[in-house]
Amino acid sequence: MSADLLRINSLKKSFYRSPSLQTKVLSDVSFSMKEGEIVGLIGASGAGKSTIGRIISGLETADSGEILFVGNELTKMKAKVRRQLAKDIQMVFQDPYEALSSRMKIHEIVAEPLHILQIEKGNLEQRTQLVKEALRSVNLEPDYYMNRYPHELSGGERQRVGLARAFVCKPKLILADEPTSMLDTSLRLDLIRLMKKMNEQEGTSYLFITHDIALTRDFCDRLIVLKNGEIVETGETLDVIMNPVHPYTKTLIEALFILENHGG
Ligand SMILES: Nc1ncnc2c1ncn2[C@@H]1O[C@H](COP(=O)(O)OP(=O)(O)OP(=O)(O)O)[C@@H](O)[C@H]1O
Repeated sequence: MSADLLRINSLKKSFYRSPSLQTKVLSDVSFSMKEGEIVGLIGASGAGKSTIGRIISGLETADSGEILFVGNELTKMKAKVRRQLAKDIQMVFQDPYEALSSRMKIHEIVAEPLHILQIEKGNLEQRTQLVKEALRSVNLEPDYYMNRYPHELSGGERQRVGLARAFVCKPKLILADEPTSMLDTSLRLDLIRLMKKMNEQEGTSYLFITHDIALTRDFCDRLIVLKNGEIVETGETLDVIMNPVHPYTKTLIEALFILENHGG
């Protein structure tokens, strides 16, 4: 791990619930990630976790603040340059049913980022190779899966397709927004193992957005705890879990241990 991969400075965001009612969702969020680092962004529902992921990925715009990706300020960047960098930031969503187009075959879904980002344009053979490689990296045998449709796959397989789609351009950073929340426990761990494997093999970093702290324990290098749009605590994962400082973090951790002690 070395230079900053991502640096967020004073991110602020409000939404209008109605023309006259504005709600502050992110107050003044700043944090950074190193190359190769896996950071867990945790906090209760509504804390603003997904909004941060959506702003970094460009799906949402911030009211103010800076997003520096390998030193480039994303929000002020010209569309063309931002598109080039977009290859290096991919997103995996919570719901693979919604995220994958039902009318596209698996190979078309996985190849989509290559089309959008014009990678290996005109080189169909190379694109097919990249798609096969991405499918293999998530343990899906290309010959068996390439010509199927999402509805022919299980939930776990579909989420692995979502991951292959994110891996296909070999991004530096994956924003993973609750990617495991619709899977059962053993499939959750499978997905985490696959993500960890890409981290070890390719140096892929993750901003792992979750309220499942148990999953962060073996996966994340560091945790950022968000409450009502503000970072209340940050530190190495085990430090935060074993010695939480902020009362809010203590409550989150206590809830985790209560669940574990009751077999949840
Ligand atoms: N497009 C939007 N318009 C209006 N309000 C929004 C919009 N997107 C998010 N919000 C509000 O912003 C707040 C934070 O939402 P966000 O999805 O970032 O939270 P979260 O921490 O990811 O929660 P969860 O864990 O439930 O996904 C919520 O109160 C939500 O209702």
